[in-house]
Amino acid sequence: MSATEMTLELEGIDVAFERAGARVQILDEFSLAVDAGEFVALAGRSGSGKSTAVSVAYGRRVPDLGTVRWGDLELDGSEEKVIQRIRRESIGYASQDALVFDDLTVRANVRVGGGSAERCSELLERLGLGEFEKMRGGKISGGERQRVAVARALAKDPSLVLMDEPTSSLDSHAAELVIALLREAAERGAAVLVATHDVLVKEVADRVIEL
Ligand SMILES: Nc1ncnc2c1ncn2[C@@H]1O[C@H](COP(=O)(O)OP(=O)(O)OP(=O)(O)O)[C@@H](O)[C@H]1O
Repeated sequence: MSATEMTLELEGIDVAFERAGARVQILDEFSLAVDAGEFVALAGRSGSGKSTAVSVAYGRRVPDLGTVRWGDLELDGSEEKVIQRIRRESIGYASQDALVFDDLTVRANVRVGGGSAERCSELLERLGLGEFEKMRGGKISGGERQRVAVARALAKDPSLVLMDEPTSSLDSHAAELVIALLREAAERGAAVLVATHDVLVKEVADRVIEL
């Protein structure tokens, strides 16, 4: 199985949290498969569990029950080193908080995700960040930070793309730039899963799953 033919599968996922002394079931036997080449949007009201599902897919949150598979590999938390290698090599992840290192330049912030210098330059240009590349991460705006996090996630051309609200701080023009890159990632064979409220993302996705 080549990296570009792998499917992401979440099967029978349960996640519950404590709230005000009570246990609240956020994901209840949730299942989802994203094939290579497919762009899936995960939608649903605020608090419905979209971020939680993306974190589970990334192996960052271990579910109470259920399995996460990426190709033949089960991301069950028991082989942390293997999971870390898979993440480094083949998963492009951007969390909702758009992590940016304040002391690194915009360019260095993208390079830490891997990928070639050329691809980094291309992504910076395409996301409208070319003029910011030498600026420190601490000096850029919220929308620019979000695009930096997207560029970092995509720079190594990952075979699995996981993003949580990648357009939430962007105007429609900047959102379209991000969406075009997500679409392209799917077209070159990546499995793409994006948690979103954005109607523009939902319109372009191959499938929308409501939580
Ligand atoms: N670590 C945690 N401890 C307790 N409750 C949590 C934790 N993480 C998430 N929750 C709760 O689980 C629910 C789902 O959260 P999640 O962030 O997955 O929702 P979401 O659909 O992504 O929401 P939004 O659209 O507002 O980002 C929320 O009610 C949230 O408060």
